Amino acid sequence: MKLSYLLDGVELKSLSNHLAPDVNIQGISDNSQNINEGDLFVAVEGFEKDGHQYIDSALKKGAVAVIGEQPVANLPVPYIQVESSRQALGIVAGNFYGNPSKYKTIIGITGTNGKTTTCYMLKHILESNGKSCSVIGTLQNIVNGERIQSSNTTPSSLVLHQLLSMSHDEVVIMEVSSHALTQRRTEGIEFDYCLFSNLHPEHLDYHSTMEEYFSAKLLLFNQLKANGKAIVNQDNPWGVKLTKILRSRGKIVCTIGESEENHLRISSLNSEESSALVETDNEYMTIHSPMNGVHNIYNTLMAYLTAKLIGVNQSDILRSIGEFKGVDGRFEIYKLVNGVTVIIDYAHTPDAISYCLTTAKQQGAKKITHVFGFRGNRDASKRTAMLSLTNSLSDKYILTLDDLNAVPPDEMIASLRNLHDAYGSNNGHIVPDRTLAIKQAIEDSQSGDWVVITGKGHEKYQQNFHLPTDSDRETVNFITKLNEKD
Ligand SMILES: CC(=O)N[C@H]1[C@@H](OP(=O)(O)OP(=O)(O)OC[C@H]2O[C@@H](n3ccc(=O)[nH]c3=O)[C@H](O)[C@@H]2O)O[C@H](CO)[C@@H](O)[C@@H]1O[C@H](C)C(=O)N[C@@H](C)C(=O)N[C@H](CCC(=O)O)C(=O)O
Ligand SMILES: Nc1ncnc2c1ncn2[C@@H]1O[C@H](COP(=O)(O)OP(=O)(O)OP(=O)(O)O)[C@@H](O)[C@H]1O
Repeated sequence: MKLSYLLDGVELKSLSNHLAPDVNIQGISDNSQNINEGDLFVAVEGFEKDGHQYIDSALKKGAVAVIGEQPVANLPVPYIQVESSRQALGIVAGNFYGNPSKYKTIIGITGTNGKTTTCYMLKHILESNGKSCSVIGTLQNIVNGERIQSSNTTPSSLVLHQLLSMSHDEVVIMEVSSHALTQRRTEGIEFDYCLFSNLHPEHLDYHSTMEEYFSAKLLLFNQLKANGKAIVNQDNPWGVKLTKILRSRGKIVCTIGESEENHLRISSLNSEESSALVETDNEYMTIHSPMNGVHNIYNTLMAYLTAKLIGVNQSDILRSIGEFKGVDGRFEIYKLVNGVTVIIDYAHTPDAISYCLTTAKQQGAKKITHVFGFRGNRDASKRTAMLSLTNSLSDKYILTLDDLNAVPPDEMIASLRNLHDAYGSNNGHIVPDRTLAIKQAIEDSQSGDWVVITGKGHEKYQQNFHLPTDSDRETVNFITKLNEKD
């Protein structure tokens, strides 16, 4: 493909004398290590490394053109200086793969919590009604029915455009993180529907304020197709703000929420039954969430409204929602033979923890033991709120290790101790080994009690613990079998 063709739409700052617009490009990479003969190298200034330092290495591997932000002289190949390498990468990748998003139904889901759950509910509804779906998100990517491991919630623009071009599915649903939006990983992608679930304090180590975090989320909605629709949960002040901004920009916005003006108006919520009485098109109906909890009712309503707008009829949506089997690591329920209920959930923000513990109470838990920890090297500002919430919503808590992310174990245990001393209570204690913490919580519980384990959800452990298990699910199964033998 000609370089001049790939550059269509890129904001150029300068072109080196060597620019031969006819140079043929075989492939594109922003990683010098992946460059092959005939490729275009895009030098990105990253958080860890500066891609401009690897231009020589890319040339040695056969790069025939380079895009970058810094002034670079005397390269033996065309050098294209641009305002933003990350933006240019998205545009050239889109051009290289034929801008596949133009020809598909593309759905982007953003928000602090609920992206994965809503994504899988919607996939299920659409597939049950004859529409094939690709999924790009935290758990994995699924394209043409094939599972591909994902390392980011939203992959780089290069990978995104490649996945979209590989997909023969009618619809692509992708989770879009705020990191991806500020890093322009979705550059060159046009969306038919953009969903906003909610916004709560999270990632404030990356975005320094909530306003900044919100502005990052807002970027997604600039990428709606001309007739594209925003679907916004308004039972959240940031959702109300988003709707106002989008409408002032002339966008089509469909909303859910409790107040009159919403398209899908929540008339009442039944938390014990995880259902909502809603009004839409002057008609009342009850929608049951297939997963427990008020938070999952909201996820269900977002999926419902999106499927409706896509054209699936109401009774088919309701039938398929009823058949949904749940999402790995999201309010996953284990009923043990001794009458104890264990929940594994990916909650790692205060609001998510609050929803989980409240749901356990509403579902009839006699006593709740909450097992959780904090991720190393991640937003520490939410830790006190997480601890205060467990203090008020659980009967007992056990602080334990979550992913250390290179923080020494002793340092994390000392942090747990400090937090426990400052904000904890007599109802809590620390068991650093996660598997032993879970074992203790289960063995100290009796019929009717619930053990709620949060933080890791579907994920594998990063470090080895005392029991020979690799995830919370394996640990629960291991302990259950152990206890059955006794
Ligand atoms: C901090 C951060 O977000 N980093 C992301 C960013 O990496 P980066 O561009 O800063 O990479 P870098 O290592 O500094 O390298 C800079 C450039 O030099 C190049 N290079 C480097 C070495 C070399 O030998 N040759 C070479 O060319 C690299 O290929 C790169 O182009 O761009 C990469 C490509 O898009 C991302 O994979 C990477 O995500 C890292 C792995 C990450 O963990 N990010 C997390 C924070 C994240 O994005 N999380 C969100 C979900 C958050 C949530 O909701 O929980 C997500 O979407 O996953
Ligand atoms: N709508 C919601 N509102 C608040 N909390 C929610 C909601 N949906 C799910 N949660 C909580 O957040 C956790 C993560 O849910 P989910 O994976 O669906 O969200 P996500 O946005 O994809 O999260 P992440 O970006 O961390 O992967 C759940 O395990 C649950 O505790």
